[in-house]
Parts: sequence; C-alpha cells; structure tokens
Amino acid sequence: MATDAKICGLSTPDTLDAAVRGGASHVGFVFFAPSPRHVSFDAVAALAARVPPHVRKVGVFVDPDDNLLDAAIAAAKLDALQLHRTAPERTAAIRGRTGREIWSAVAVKTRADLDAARRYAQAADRVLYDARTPDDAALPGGMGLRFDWTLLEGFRHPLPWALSGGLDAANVAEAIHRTGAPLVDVSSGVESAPGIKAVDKIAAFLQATAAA
Ligand SMILES: O=C(O)c1ccccc1N[C@@H]1O[C@H](COP(=O)(O)O)[C@@H](O)[C@H]1O
Repeated sequence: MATDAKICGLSTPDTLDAAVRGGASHVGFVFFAPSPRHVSFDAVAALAARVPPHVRKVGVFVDPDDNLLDAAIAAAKLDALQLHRTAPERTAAIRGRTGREIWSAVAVKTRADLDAARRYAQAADRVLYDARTPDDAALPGGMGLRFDWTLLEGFRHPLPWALSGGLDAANVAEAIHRTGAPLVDVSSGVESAPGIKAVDKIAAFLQATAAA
C-alpha cells in the first residue's frame, strides 16, 4: 500500500511547490516562534493559497493558546493541527472547539514512552511518534533525531498513526519496511541547513517513499 508523506516546516513557495509536485499528501507549517521554520501569518496565507485541495495543510504547535490557533487556522486554512507537549484534556478541548483533525505528537525514547499514545485515544485523530529531544533542547521536534523503530514492534496503536524523527531519503524506505508506517513525516532531513528546505532533497524523499 502506498505510504503517505508529510513535508513539514515549509516556508518558501519553491519548496512548497516541490512538495506538491513530488506527491506529498500533507504539508506542514510551524507556528512556534523559537523554531527556525516559524512562519508569519502573512507568509503562511500566501503559501497556503498555492496548496491544491487534495493536499492537506497541517499546522504544527507547541501547547498553543486559543488565540494562536484561531489566527493560524484563519491564515492558513488548516485542515489538521499537530500538537506537541499538549495534555490530553487540552487536546480534546482544542478538537472540540476547532473541529479540526488532531495529530498528537508522542515523544519516544523508550517503550514506556509509547504508553502516552493511549492517553490520546479519545482526544486525537492520529498519533505522531517522534524522537524525544533532550530536556534542555529549544525544540520538541525538528532536530533530525531518530528513535529506535523496533520499539514499535508489536505495539497496538490506539489510533491511526505516523512516523517522524530523523527521517531522510536514505532511511525512509527502511523505516517504512521495519515499522509499516502508513504516513511518514520529515523536516530536517529535507534541509540544507536548519530551516532551509532543499528542493532536490524534498524530491528525493518523496521518490524514496513512493518506491518503498
Ligand atoms: O520543525 C520544527 O521546528 C518543530 C518545532 C516544534 C515542534 C515540532 C517541530 N517539528 C516536527 O518534528 C518532527 C520531526 O522532525 P525531523 O524530521 O526530525 O526534523 C516533524 O514532525 C516536524 O513536524
């Protein structure tokens, strides 16, 4: 079965177009000021207008307040909200208030971390397994870190799910074969420097995903 792919942290028209042209199912925009991928509302409105209807627009947030969510949804016409470090109760409230599809990021380093996914079963629509970043890191994601994919072996996923964390064109086929991920998500692995997406890397990632 074909694997869906999300290209995350897009901030320029040429790289957004590369993601769409290459067959991405989802594109992601980061609304978190400390991130090198952070987009303004004006910039994201222009980018979102280039996205065809069959490609879903995902906003990435870190425990956001309602004002940020409302402004981002309005500017980017978001289809889905990817929430990092957001408690299940707050996640459920955001889902009820916005009516958007919710992706809950679960930070993984050990098998015990996977238990957190179950806490989102009633609150979210999808779990995104991502590598746990160091406690003192500025970002909860987007650092190109991988986790041990074998931790997912035999795990009963409580929801539809996606795999992220340190993926790139060279390892995404192995990641799909080892985990059976129905959707893969990449940010740093298609960049030439933090926050600088590369058209050729986006194309290579999407080709590798389609061929897996
Ligand atoms: O990309 C960011 O800057 C970011 C900021 C805050 C939360 C999440 C972020 N990125 C997400 O992290 C994963 C993995 O990224 P990578 O491929 O390892 O660089 C991905 O889902 C991004 O959406």
